[in-house]
Amino acid sequence: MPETTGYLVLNTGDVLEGKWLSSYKYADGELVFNTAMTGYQEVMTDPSYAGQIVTMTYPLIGNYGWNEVDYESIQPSLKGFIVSTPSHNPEHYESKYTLVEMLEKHKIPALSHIDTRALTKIIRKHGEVYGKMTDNPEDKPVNTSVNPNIVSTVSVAEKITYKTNNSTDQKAPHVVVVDFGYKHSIAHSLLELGCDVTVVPFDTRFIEVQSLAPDGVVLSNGPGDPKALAHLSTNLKQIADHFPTMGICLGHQLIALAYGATTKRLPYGHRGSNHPVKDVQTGKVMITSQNHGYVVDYDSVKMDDWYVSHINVNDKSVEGLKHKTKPLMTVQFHPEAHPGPIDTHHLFVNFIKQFITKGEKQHA
Ligand SMILES: NC(=O)CC[C@H](N)C(=O)O
Repeated sequence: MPETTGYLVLNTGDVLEGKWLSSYKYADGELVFNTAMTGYQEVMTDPSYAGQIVTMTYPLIGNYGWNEVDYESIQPSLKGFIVSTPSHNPEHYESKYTLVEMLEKHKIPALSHIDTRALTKIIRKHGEVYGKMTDNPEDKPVNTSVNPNIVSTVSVAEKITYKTNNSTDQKAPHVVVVDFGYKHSIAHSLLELGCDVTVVPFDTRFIEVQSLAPDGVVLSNGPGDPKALAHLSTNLKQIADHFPTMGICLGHQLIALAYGATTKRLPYGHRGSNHPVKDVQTGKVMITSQNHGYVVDYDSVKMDDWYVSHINVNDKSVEGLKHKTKPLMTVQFHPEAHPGPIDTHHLFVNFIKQFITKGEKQHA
Protein backbone atom coordinates (compact mmCIF):
# COMPACT_ATOMS: atom_id res chain seq x y z
CA MET A 1 0.00 0.00 0.00
CA PRO A 2 1.43 3.41 -0.88
CA GLU A 3 2.07 5.52 2.19
CA THR A 4 -0.37 8.41 2.35
CA THR A 5 -0.42 11.25 4.82
CA GLY A 6 -2.93 11.21 7.67
CA TYR A 7 -3.42 13.37 10.73
CA LEU A 8 -4.20 13.01 14.38
CA VAL A 9 -5.97 16.19 15.48
CA LEU A 10 -6.40 16.70 19.20
CA ASN A 11 -8.78 18.75 21.32
CA THR A 12 -5.66 20.40 22.79
CA GLY A 13 -5.11 22.13 19.41
CA ASP A 14 -2.15 19.91 18.52
CA VAL A 15 -2.06 18.31 15.06
CA LEU A 16 0.33 15.40 14.45
CA GLU A 17 1.14 14.24 10.95
CA GLY A 18 1.71 10.57 10.14
CA LYS A 19 1.22 7.89 7.51
CA TRP A 20 -1.86 5.70 7.19
CA LEU A 21 -0.98 2.14 8.10
CA SER A 22 -4.26 0.53 7.04
CA SER A 23 -6.93 1.42 4.51
CA TYR A 24 -9.35 2.25 7.36
CA LYS A 25 -9.36 5.96 8.11
CA TYR A 26 -11.28 8.24 10.46
CA ALA A 27 -11.74 7.51 14.12
CA ASP A 28 -12.78 9.56 17.13
CA GLY A 29 -11.79 8.52 20.61
CA GLU A 30 -10.05 9.26 23.87
CA LEU A 31 -6.27 9.07 23.44
CA VAL A 32 -4.53 6.73 25.87
CA PHE A 33 -0.93 5.53 25.95
CA ASN A 34 0.47 2.13 26.82
CA THR A 35 4.10 1.82 27.90
CA ALA A 36 4.57 -1.94 27.41
CA MET A 37 7.54 -2.83 25.19
CA THR A 38 5.78 -5.94 23.88
CA GLY A 39 2.19 -7.19 23.88
CA TYR A 40 0.58 -5.06 21.18
CA GLN A 41 -1.65 -7.97 20.11
CA GLU A 42 -2.99 -8.45 23.65
CA VAL A 43 -3.40 -4.68 24.07
CA MET A 44 -5.24 -4.30 20.76
CA THR A 45 -7.63 -7.15 21.57
CA ASP A 46 -8.28 -6.15 25.21
CA PRO A 47 -11.96 -5.05 25.31
CA SER A 48 -11.19 -2.50 28.04
CA TYR A 49 -9.85 -0.24 25.26
CA ALA A 50 -13.29 -0.02 23.62
CA GLY A 51 -13.90 3.51 22.39
CA GLN A 52 -10.26 4.57 22.79
CA ILE A 53 -7.42 5.39 20.41
CA VAL A 54 -4.33 3.65 21.76
CA THR A 55 -0.75 4.74 21.24
CA MET A 56 2.27 2.64 22.19
CA THR A 57 5.23 4.56 23.65
CA TYR A 58 7.62 1.80 22.59
CA PRO A 59 8.64 2.81 19.06
CA LEU A 60 8.97 -0.46 17.14
CA ILE A 61 5.62 -2.22 16.79
CA GLY A 62 4.85 -5.29 14.65
CA ASN A 63 8.32 -6.86 14.77
CA TYR A 64 7.15 -10.24 16.09
CA GLY A 65 3.95 -10.30 14.06
CA TRP A 66 0.54 -11.56 15.14
CA ASN A 67 -0.35 -15.09 16.25
CA GLU A 68 -3.38 -17.32 16.86
CA VAL A 69 -2.86 -17.68 20.61
CA ASP A 70 -2.60 -14.23 22.17
CA TYR A 71 -6.05 -12.88 21.38
CA GLU A 72 -7.78 -11.37 24.42
CA SER A 73 -11.03 -11.14 22.44
CA ILE A 74 -11.96 -12.25 18.95
CA GLN A 75 -12.72 -8.79 17.62
CA PRO A 76 -10.66 -5.79 18.75
CA SER A 77 -12.82 -2.99 20.19
CA LEU A 78 -10.34 -0.12 20.21
CA LYS A 79 -11.15 2.82 17.91
CA GLY A 80 -7.70 3.40 16.48
CA PHE A 81 -4.01 2.58 16.84
CA ILE A 82 -1.03 4.92 16.68
CA VAL A 83 2.59 3.83 16.36
CA SER A 84 5.95 5.33 15.66
CA THR A 85 7.84 2.76 13.58
CA PRO A 86 5.87 -0.17 12.15
CA SER A 87 7.60 -3.41 11.23
CA HIS A 88 6.39 -5.15 8.09
CA ASN A 89 8.71 -8.17 8.30
CA PRO A 90 7.95 -9.99 11.53
CA GLU A 91 10.12 -12.74 12.96
CA HIS A 92 8.63 -15.12 15.51
CA TYR A 93 8.01 -18.87 15.57
CA GLU A 94 4.31 -18.36 16.38
CA SER A 95 3.70 -15.45 14.02
CA LYS A 96 1.07 -16.05 11.34
CA TYR A 97 0.26 -12.54 10.13
CA THR A 98 1.72 -9.08 9.94
CA LEU A 99 0.40 -6.20 12.00
CA VAL A 100 -0.95 -4.53 8.86
CA GLU A 101 -2.79 -7.70 7.77
CA MET A 102 -4.58 -7.72 11.13
CA LEU A 103 -5.35 -3.98 11.00
CA GLU A 104 -7.03 -4.68 7.67
CA LYS A 105 -8.83 -7.81 8.83
CA HIS A 106 -10.19 -6.14 11.95
CA LYS A 107 -10.87 -2.81 10.18
CA ILE A 108 -8.75 -0.76 12.58
CA PRO A 109 -7.73 2.76 11.55
CA ALA A 110 -4.01 3.17 12.25
CA LEU A 111 -1.35 5.83 11.81
CA SER A 112 2.40 5.32 11.85
CA HIS A 113 5.34 7.72 11.87
CA ILE A 114 3.78 9.70 14.70
CA ASP A 115 6.14 10.87 17.44
CA THR A 116 4.38 8.76 20.07
CA ARG A 117 6.54 10.02 22.90
CA ALA A 118 5.61 13.64 22.09
CA LEU A 119 1.98 12.52 21.90
CA THR A 120 2.34 10.85 25.30
CA LYS A 121 3.72 14.06 26.78
CA ILE A 122 0.64 15.91 25.49
CA ILE A 123 -1.65 13.31 27.12
CA ARG A 124 0.31 13.49 30.40
CA LYS A 125 0.09 17.29 30.38
CA HIS A 126 -3.63 17.58 29.64
CA GLY A 127 -4.94 14.35 31.17
CA GLU A 128 -8.15 13.87 29.23
CA VAL A 129 -7.38 14.18 25.51
CA TYR A 130 -9.70 13.41 22.59
CA GLY A 131 -8.49 12.94 19.06
CA LYS A 132 -9.65 12.39 15.53
CA MET A 133 -7.71 10.38 12.95
CA THR A 134 -8.41 12.03 9.63
CA ASP A 135 -7.19 13.10 6.19
CA ASN A 136 -8.03 16.71 6.98
CA PRO A 137 -5.80 18.59 9.45
CA GLU A 138 -8.57 21.20 9.86
CA ASP A 139 -10.99 18.61 11.32
CA LYS A 140 -12.05 18.88 14.95
CA PRO A 141 -12.23 15.90 17.35
CA VAL A 142 -15.45 14.89 19.03
CA ASN A 143 -15.56 14.33 22.79
CA THR A 144 -16.40 10.66 22.99
CA SER A 145 -16.15 10.28 26.75
CA VAL A 146 -19.82 9.72 27.44
CA ASN A 147 -21.02 6.32 26.35
CA PRO A 148 -22.63 4.80 29.42
CA ASN A 149 -23.56 1.71 27.43
CA ILE A 150 -20.06 0.83 26.26
CA VAL A 151 -19.91 -2.36 28.37
CA SER A 152 -23.00 -3.75 26.61
CA THR A 153 -21.09 -3.50 23.31
CA VAL A 154 -18.33 -5.87 24.48
CA SER A 155 -20.09 -8.25 26.90
CA VAL A 156 -21.28 -11.68 25.72
CA ALA A 157 -24.94 -11.80 24.72
CA GLU A 158 -25.45 -15.33 26.10
CA LYS A 159 -23.63 -17.44 28.63
CA ILE A 160 -20.67 -19.50 27.41
CA THR A 161 -19.34 -22.57 29.24
CA TYR A 162 -15.75 -23.82 29.15
CA LYS A 163 -14.67 -27.15 30.62
CA THR A 164 -11.19 -27.51 32.07
CA ASN A 165 -8.76 -30.15 30.81
CA ASN A 166 -6.76 -29.82 33.97
CA SER A 167 -9.01 -31.09 36.71
CA THR A 168 -7.59 -33.54 39.23
CA ASP A 169 -10.95 -33.92 40.97
CA GLN A 170 -13.97 -35.65 39.57
CA LYS A 171 -15.88 -32.46 39.98
CA ALA A 172 -13.94 -29.39 38.94
CA PRO A 173 -14.70 -26.17 40.84
CA HIS A 174 -17.00 -23.93 38.86
CA VAL A 175 -16.27 -20.22 38.46
CA VAL A 176 -18.75 -17.79 36.92
CA VAL A 177 -17.08 -14.84 35.19
CA VAL A 178 -19.39 -11.83 34.96
CA ASP A 179 -18.32 -10.33 31.65
CA PHE A 180 -17.89 -6.56 31.50
CA GLY A 181 -15.47 -7.05 28.58
CA TYR A 182 -13.39 -9.93 29.92
CA LYS A 183 -9.91 -10.75 28.66
CA HIS A 184 -9.75 -14.36 27.52
CA SER A 185 -6.63 -14.87 29.60
CA ILE A 186 -8.77 -14.53 32.76
CA ALA A 187 -10.75 -17.60 31.66
CA HIS A 188 -7.53 -19.34 30.56
CA SER A 189 -5.92 -18.75 33.97
CA LEU A 190 -8.92 -20.33 35.72
CA LEU A 191 -9.13 -23.25 33.25
CA GLU A 192 -5.42 -23.98 33.68
CA LEU A 193 -5.93 -24.08 37.43
CA GLY A 194 -8.53 -26.80 36.98
CA CYS A 195 -11.77 -24.79 37.13
CA ASP A 196 -14.75 -25.00 34.81
CA VAL A 197 -15.73 -21.51 33.70
CA THR A 198 -19.07 -20.02 32.71
CA VAL A 199 -18.94 -16.51 31.25
CA VAL A 200 -22.22 -14.61 31.70
CA PRO A 201 -23.47 -11.21 30.44
CA PHE A 202 -22.60 -8.19 32.59
CA ASP A 203 -26.20 -7.63 33.75
CA THR A 204 -26.95 -11.23 34.76
CA ARG A 205 -29.24 -11.21 37.80
CA PHE A 206 -28.12 -12.72 41.10
CA ILE A 207 -30.79 -15.40 40.86
CA GLU A 208 -29.47 -16.58 37.49
CA VAL A 209 -25.89 -16.65 38.82
CA GLN A 210 -27.16 -18.67 41.79
CA SER A 211 -28.88 -21.13 39.46
CA LEU A 212 -25.46 -21.91 37.94
CA ALA A 213 -24.27 -23.03 41.39
CA PRO A 214 -20.83 -21.44 41.19
CA ASP A 215 -18.11 -22.11 43.74
CA GLY A 216 -16.76 -18.64 43.06
CA VAL A 217 -17.43 -15.56 40.94
CA VAL A 218 -15.04 -13.27 39.07
CA LEU A 219 -16.17 -9.78 38.07
CA SER A 220 -14.08 -8.99 34.99
CA ASN A 221 -12.28 -6.00 33.56
CA GLY A 222 -14.07 -3.77 31.07
CA PRO A 223 -14.21 -0.36 29.38
CA GLY A 224 -15.61 2.98 30.48
CA ASP A 225 -16.35 4.85 33.67
CA PRO A 226 -17.33 2.47 36.49
CA LYS A 227 -19.93 4.98 37.72
CA ALA A 228 -21.89 4.35 34.51
CA LEU A 229 -22.67 0.89 35.97
CA ALA A 230 -23.64 2.09 39.44
CA HIS A 231 -27.20 0.89 38.76
CA LEU A 232 -25.85 -2.68 38.98
CA SER A 233 -24.56 -2.16 42.54
CA THR A 234 -27.42 -3.89 44.36
CA ASN A 235 -27.21 -6.95 42.13
CA LEU A 236 -23.41 -7.15 42.31
CA LYS A 237 -23.42 -6.77 46.09
CA GLN A 238 -25.93 -9.59 46.33
CA ILE A 239 -23.63 -11.79 44.23
CA ALA A 240 -20.54 -10.88 46.26
CA ASP A 241 -22.39 -11.39 49.54
CA HIS A 242 -23.25 -14.95 48.52
CA PHE A 243 -20.19 -16.31 46.69
CA PRO A 244 -16.41 -16.07 47.07
CA THR A 245 -15.76 -13.20 44.69
CA MET A 246 -12.73 -11.73 42.96
CA GLY A 247 -12.94 -8.38 41.16
CA ILE A 248 -10.43 -7.50 38.46
CA CYS A 249 -9.95 -3.88 37.31
CA LEU A 250 -13.48 -2.69 36.39
CA GLY A 251 -14.79 -5.57 38.53
CA HIS A 252 -12.73 -4.22 41.47
CA GLN A 253 -14.10 -0.71 40.93
CA LEU A 254 -17.68 -2.01 40.77
CA ILE A 255 -17.33 -3.92 44.04
CA ALA A 256 -15.91 -0.78 45.65
CA LEU A 257 -18.93 1.20 44.45
CA ALA A 258 -21.36 -1.53 45.53
CA TYR A 259 -19.99 -1.55 49.09
CA GLY A 260 -19.96 2.24 49.48
CA ALA A 261 -16.59 3.57 48.26
CA THR A 262 -16.26 5.95 45.29
CA THR A 263 -14.14 6.06 42.15
CA LYS A 264 -12.40 8.94 40.39
CA ARG A 265 -10.38 9.54 37.23
CA LEU A 266 -6.62 9.17 37.32
CA PRO A 267 -4.69 12.11 35.83
CA TYR A 268 -3.69 10.09 32.73
CA GLY A 269 -4.21 6.41 33.54
CA HIS A 270 -1.96 3.43 34.18
CA ARG A 271 -1.43 1.36 31.05
CA GLY A 272 1.60 -0.85 30.71
CA SER A 273 3.26 -3.93 32.09
CA ASN A 274 5.70 -2.71 34.73
CA HIS A 275 3.59 -0.97 37.37
CA PRO A 276 4.93 -1.68 40.88
CA VAL A 277 2.28 -2.62 43.44
CA LYS A 278 2.82 -3.27 47.15
CA ASP A 279 0.95 -5.92 49.11
CA VAL A 280 0.37 -3.98 52.33
CA GLN A 281 0.34 -7.09 54.54
CA THR A 282 3.58 -8.69 53.35
CA GLY A 283 5.33 -5.50 52.19
CA LYS A 284 6.25 -7.32 48.98
CA VAL A 285 6.31 -5.36 45.73
CA MET A 286 5.07 -7.06 42.57
CA ILE A 287 5.40 -5.85 38.99
CA THR A 288 1.95 -5.78 37.45
CA SER A 289 0.14 -5.39 34.17
CA GLN A 290 -2.31 -2.49 34.15
CA ASN A 291 -4.88 -0.79 31.99
CA HIS A 292 -7.15 1.66 33.72
CA GLY A 293 -8.14 5.32 33.67
CA TYR A 294 -10.21 5.29 36.85
CA VAL A 295 -9.33 4.30 40.38
CA VAL A 296 -10.97 3.75 43.76
CA ASP A 297 -10.64 6.90 45.86
CA TYR A 298 -8.43 5.96 48.83
CA ASP A 299 -10.19 8.33 51.22
CA SER A 300 -13.57 6.83 50.34
CA VAL A 301 -12.61 3.35 51.61
CA LYS A 302 -14.26 3.85 54.99
CA MET A 303 -16.29 0.66 55.17
CA ASP A 304 -15.64 -1.14 58.48
CA ASP A 305 -15.31 -4.59 56.94
CA TRP A 306 -12.83 -3.75 54.19
CA TYR A 307 -9.21 -2.71 53.99
CA VAL A 308 -6.91 -1.56 51.22
CA SER A 309 -4.80 -4.64 50.45
CA HIS A 310 -2.58 -3.26 47.66
CA ILE A 311 -1.09 0.16 46.92
CA ASN A 312 0.55 1.54 43.79
CA VAL A 313 4.17 2.31 44.64
CA ASN A 314 4.40 5.22 42.18
CA ASP A 315 1.32 7.27 43.04
CA LYS A 316 -0.01 5.51 46.18
CA SER A 317 -3.38 4.87 44.53
CA VAL A 318 -5.59 1.96 45.61
CA GLU A 319 -4.63 -1.29 43.85
CA GLY A 320 -6.67 -3.79 45.83
CA LEU A 321 -9.32 -4.29 48.48
CA LYS A 322 -10.02 -7.20 50.79
CA HIS A 323 -12.94 -8.00 53.03
CA LYS A 324 -11.91 -8.69 56.61
CA THR A 325 -14.06 -11.78 57.10
CA LYS A 326 -15.72 -12.79 53.82
CA PRO A 327 -13.87 -14.36 50.85
CA LEU A 328 -13.91 -11.16 48.80
CA MET A 329 -10.80 -9.78 47.14
CA THR A 330 -10.40 -7.23 44.38
CA VAL A 331 -7.44 -5.91 42.40
CA GLN A 332 -7.05 -2.92 40.12
CA PHE A 333 -4.22 -4.59 38.20
CA HIS A 334 -4.32 -7.74 36.04
CA PRO A 335 -3.23 -11.01 37.70
CA GLU A 336 -3.80 -12.76 34.35
CA ALA A 337 -1.10 -10.42 32.95
CA HIS A 338 -1.11 -10.70 29.11
CA PRO A 339 0.85 -8.69 28.38
CA GLY A 340 3.10 -8.50 31.39
CA PRO A 341 4.79 -10.44 34.15
CA ILE A 342 2.97 -13.14 36.13
CA ASP A 343 4.10 -11.88 39.56
CA THR A 344 0.48 -11.82 40.79
CA HIS A 345 -0.73 -15.15 39.40
CA HIS A 346 -0.85 -16.46 42.99
CA LEU A 347 -3.97 -14.34 43.54
CA PHE A 348 -5.94 -16.73 41.30
CA VAL A 349 -4.48 -19.64 43.26
CA ASN A 350 -5.49 -18.01 46.57
CA PHE A 351 -8.96 -17.27 45.22
CA ILE A 352 -9.52 -20.87 44.15
CA LYS A 353 -8.00 -22.31 47.35
CA GLN A 354 -10.84 -20.70 49.26
CA PHE A 355 -13.27 -23.22 47.82
CA ILE A 356 -11.20 -26.23 46.82
CA THR A 357 -9.34 -26.91 50.07
CA LYS A 358 -12.57 -26.92 52.05
CA GLY A 359 -14.05 -29.47 49.64
CA GLU A 360 -17.40 -27.77 49.65
CA LYS A 361 -19.03 -24.52 48.69
CA GLN A 362 -18.43 -21.82 51.22
CA HIS A 363 -21.35 -19.57 51.78
CA ALA A 364 -23.72 -19.92 48.85
N1 LIG B 1 -9.15 -2.72 32.42
C1 LIG B 1 -10.23 -2.28 33.05
O1 LIG B 1 -11.06 -3.04 33.55
C2 LIG B 1 -10.46 -0.80 33.03
C3 LIG B 1 -11.49 -0.33 34.02
C4 LIG B 1 -12.03 1.05 33.70
N2 LIG B 1 -12.65 1.07 32.41
C5 LIG B 1 -10.92 2.06 33.77
O2 LIG B 1 -10.45 2.55 32.76
O3 LIG B 1 -10.47 2.38 34.85
